[in-house]
Amino acid sequence: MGSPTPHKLPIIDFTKEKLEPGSESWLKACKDATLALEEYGCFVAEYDKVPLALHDAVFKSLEELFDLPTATKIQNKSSKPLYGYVGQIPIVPLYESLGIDYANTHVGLQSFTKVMWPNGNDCFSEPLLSFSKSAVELEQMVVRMVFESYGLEKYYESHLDSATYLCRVMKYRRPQVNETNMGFPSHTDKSFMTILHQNQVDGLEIKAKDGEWFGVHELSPSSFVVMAGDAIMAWSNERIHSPHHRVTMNREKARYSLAQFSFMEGIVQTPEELVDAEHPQRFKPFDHLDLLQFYSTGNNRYLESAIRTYCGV
Ligand SMILES: O=C(O)CCC(=O)C(=O)O
Ligand SMILES: [Fe+2]
Repeated sequence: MGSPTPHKLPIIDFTKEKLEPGSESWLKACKDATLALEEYGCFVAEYDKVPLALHDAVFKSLEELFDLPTATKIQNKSSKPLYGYVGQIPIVPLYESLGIDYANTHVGLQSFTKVMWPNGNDCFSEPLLSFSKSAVELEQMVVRMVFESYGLEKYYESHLDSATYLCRVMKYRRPQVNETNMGFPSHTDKSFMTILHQNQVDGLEIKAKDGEWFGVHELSPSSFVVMAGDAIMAWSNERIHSPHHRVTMNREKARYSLAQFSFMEGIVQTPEELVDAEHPQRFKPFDHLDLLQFYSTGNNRYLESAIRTYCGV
C-alpha cells in the first residue's frame, strides 16, 4: 500500500485588485473558499492589505507588550469568559496571551492600551488597529463568499450587525532543554471564524478529517490562515468543519501570532434553508457567549466537542 498523499492547506488568492463581488475571480474564490472550509475547515489566504511595514510594526509592538511585567499583563481582564490574559499555566508553559476586545475599533484598542500603558502608547495601538481592521475585512469577505455559495446572502447584513471581534495576541517562548515543545494543545475554536497571522516562526498544526496531523508551512508576511470555528460549523448544519488544531514549537525562536476571533452578539441559528430530510438539524440555536461560558466552566474545555455537548441535537 502506498503512503497517503500528504495534506497541504489550499492557498487562495485574495490579493487580486479586482476581487469585486460578482466578478469571475470572486465567484472562483467563493467556490474554493467554501470547499476548503468544508474539507479542511481552513485555508491560507494570500492577502496584501497588511503591508510588510505594518506586519513588522505589529510584531515589534507585540515584543514590547510581552516584555511588560506579568503583574501588568494580568490586568488584562474582561467580564466575558476567556477574553482576558492567559498564561503562567504549568501544563502549557510556553504559552502566554492577551485579549483585545473590539480590536477593530479605536475605543477597543485604546481601552486595552490604557491598561498596559496608562499614558497610552500609539506605537502599539496604531499598528494593531490597522491590522485588526484589515483582518476584519478579510473575514467579512470570506463570510460573504460562504453565505453566497449557499445562496444565503440575504442573511449577510444581519450577520455583520451582530459580529464582534476579539484579537488575541500570543507569544510562545522557545522550549528549554528537556522541556515540552507543546505550544498549545489540540482544540477547536469556539468563534464563528478565526483569522490567524504569525511572525515567520512555524508551529501551527491541523488535524485532517482522516485523523492525520499536518503542519502549516511556508507562510509569508502576506499569508493569513482562515479557520472555521464551532459557531459556523453549527450555523452551516455541519457542512463546514471546525478543525482540531494545536501549536508545536520546534524552532529556536519565539513564536508570536495573532488570532482574530469573531463572536456573535446573541443567538446563532442554522438557517432553515440548510435543514432538510437529507440534512436534519444538528444543533439547537445557542447564545454565542453562553457557549463560551459553558466551555470555560469546570472540565468542559476537555470535552471532545463542547458545542455538541452544549447544543447538539
Ligand atoms: O498561534 C496560532 O497560530 C494558533 C492559536 C490558536 O489556535 C488559538 O488561539 O485558538
Ligand atoms: Fe485555535
